[in-house]
Amino acid sequence: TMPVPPAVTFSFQIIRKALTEEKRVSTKTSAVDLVTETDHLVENLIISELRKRFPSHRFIAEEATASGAKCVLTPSPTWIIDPIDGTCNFVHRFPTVAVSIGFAVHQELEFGVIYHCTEERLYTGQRGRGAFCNGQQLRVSRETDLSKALVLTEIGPKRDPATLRLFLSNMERLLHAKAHGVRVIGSSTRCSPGPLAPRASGPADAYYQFGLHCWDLAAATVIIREAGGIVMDTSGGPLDLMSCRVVAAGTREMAMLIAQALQTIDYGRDDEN
Ligand SMILES: O=P(O)(O)O[C@H]1[C@H](O)[C@@H](O)[C@H](O)[C@H](O)[C@@H]1O
Ligand SMILES: [Mg+2]
Ligand SMILES: [Mg+2]
Repeated sequence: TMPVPPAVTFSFQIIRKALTEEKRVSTKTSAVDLVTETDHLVENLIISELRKRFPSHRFIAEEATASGAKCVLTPSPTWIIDPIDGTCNFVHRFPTVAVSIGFAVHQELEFGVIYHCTEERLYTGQRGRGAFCNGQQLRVSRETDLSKALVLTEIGPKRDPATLRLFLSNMERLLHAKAHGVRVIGSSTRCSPGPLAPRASGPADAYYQFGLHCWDLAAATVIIREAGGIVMDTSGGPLDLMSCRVVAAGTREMAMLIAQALQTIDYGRDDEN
């Protein structure tokens, strides 16, 4: 398994402690897109530690992007960081909060680390070397039948009537196809590697979302693929890390069934803001 730098494990402790304390909350792209001091603190800590070790590497990080940094993936070695995934959960002390760090070279994802703070689960995946949770090898669900699937999704930050209608009608389509259930648990990275890996935590068979970002996707994508799963665009084509949309599943059949059921919700692109 991959080594996790001390500053990163220190971040996990900071988040677990901050969970129980009073938080100062502000908003970003919408009234439901939340950020706290801990998001900034943890992001700065992780970046400064990694920058010390790898001075030539580049960084894409959620809160730096929110403060105006460019979000473009170049061929240079790049760390893609979500300091707290599930900030809304964090604010409400709902037990699903994660740190997500992905690493890409030549625009290809090389490895990913996700730590589920509340469950104390460390997920790692490295291209060609498998995916692990607390040292145990991960394997995704092999389910191909949507009518036997538990599906996860997230709402995304837009709440205008047209977006909400599309979101609800996508959910309705999956329920109409008799998916066993559709769950919204408040963290993109919690949705993907954990539940798709039945030996690690409560199993789900698939995940889809419009309105997430490259830092929600980077680490999870490596981990899911290395656990044998599929991560693709909602059109059924190849994943585009900057496209703000995704379908992930244990099998290609399942991912295609979901992609075919979905109507697109346009969230623009991470690299066009
Ligand atoms: O802003 P943070 O890092 O918390 O991440 C959120 C995702 O960005 C959303 O797409 C998603 O809908 C979830 O709200 C997820 O937690
Ligand atoms: Mg975040
Ligand atoms: Mg996130």
